[in-house]
Amino acid sequence: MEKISEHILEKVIRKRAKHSHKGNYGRVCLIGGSEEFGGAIMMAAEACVHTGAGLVTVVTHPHNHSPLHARLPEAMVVDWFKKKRLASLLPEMNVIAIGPGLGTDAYSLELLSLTLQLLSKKQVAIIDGSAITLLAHYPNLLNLCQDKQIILTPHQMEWERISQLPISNQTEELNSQKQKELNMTVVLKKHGTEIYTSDTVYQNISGTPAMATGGMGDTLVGIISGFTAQFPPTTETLLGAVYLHSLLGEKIGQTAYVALPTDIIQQISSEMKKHES
Ligand SMILES: NC(=O)C1=CN([C@@H]2O[C@H](COP(=O)(O)OP(=O)(O)OC[C@H]3O[C@@H](n4cnc5c(N)ncnc54)[C@H](OP(=O)(O)O)[C@@H]3O)[C@@H](O)[C@H]2O)[C@@H](O)CC1
Ligand SMILES: Nc1ncnc2c1ncn2[C@@H]1O[C@H](COP(=O)(O)OP(=O)(O)O)[C@@H](O)[C@H]1O
Ligand SMILES: [Mg+2]
Repeated sequence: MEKISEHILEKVIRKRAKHSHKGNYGRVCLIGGSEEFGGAIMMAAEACVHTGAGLVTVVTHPHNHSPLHARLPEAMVVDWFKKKRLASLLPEMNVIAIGPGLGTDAYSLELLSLTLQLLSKKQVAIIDGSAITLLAHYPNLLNLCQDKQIILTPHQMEWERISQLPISNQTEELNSQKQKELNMTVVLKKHGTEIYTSDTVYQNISGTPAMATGGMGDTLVGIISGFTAQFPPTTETLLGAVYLHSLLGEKIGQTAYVALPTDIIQQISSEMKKHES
């Protein structure tokens, strides 16, 4: 297993060109946030905006529109019941993330299915949270994932659900085998998060138990989406996003008992500035 280099951020984060505009930094659509789990998609969206994605659209339950806009006027919001609007919106996107707070009811399943059907080979999708649980329960949906650029971000139980590997059996060898079967990049989240690609397995070197709090993975989705939207969609870019997330958790955890996702979000942009090259 290869450790992520502590110089990864200097490799990935580029100084912005003078004559660039928002269109150069990617269009991201984030889908999630049921009535119950609105906070999850808000944290993902805030993290994505603070990472620097050019245009961010959130597709969520209408219940979440006002709270989201009150916190984050930079994001656009679409009612997740408007499927025609969703179908016209998705093809315009560079990056689509689905799952934070999506829920697992019949309508969440419909949204996931529609999103995977519309996903093109040119776009990158990040599949997280409830969307992973749905994929595990409805494996036919995996047919819609074939030959597409997909990053799966399970915690250990979500990985158990989709890989059928009990947590105690989640060894490097078995995880790699399952990654190859699924043919998706897998970010297995835990202390020392592991990233499985088709040729190499990487391990994150930063992170702290101060990060063990609800919303931390949702925040990671926003950072990965923001990085993938504006930097080349490579493994290095993904490693940079994973590293930045836990580097910030670690920094906050030096003086705070718990590193809150919303505190991490506030630090993203200033930390990125220190590493641009
Ligand atoms: N503010 C919001 O709106 C928030 C909304 N959220 C949204 O909620 C949705 C459901 O996501 P979820 O992760 O909370 O629940 P689920 O998929 O059932 O997994 C939990 C089960 O797995 C087990 N477990 C074992 N190992 C584990 C590990 N390493 N890491 C974590 N769990 C581990 C664990 O074991 P236990 O804790 O019981 O020991 C438990 O039995 C999803 O859409 C998410 O985005 C959350 O982000 C929170 C903030
Ligand atoms: N003990 C720990 N050490 C380092 N990182 C941790 C620890 N516990 C949790 N994390 C990180 O927090 C995030 C948790 O993700 P997840 O369980 O999906 O959270 P949520 O769904 O509540 O947003 C992952 O990025 C994981 O690596
Ligand atoms: Mg999660």
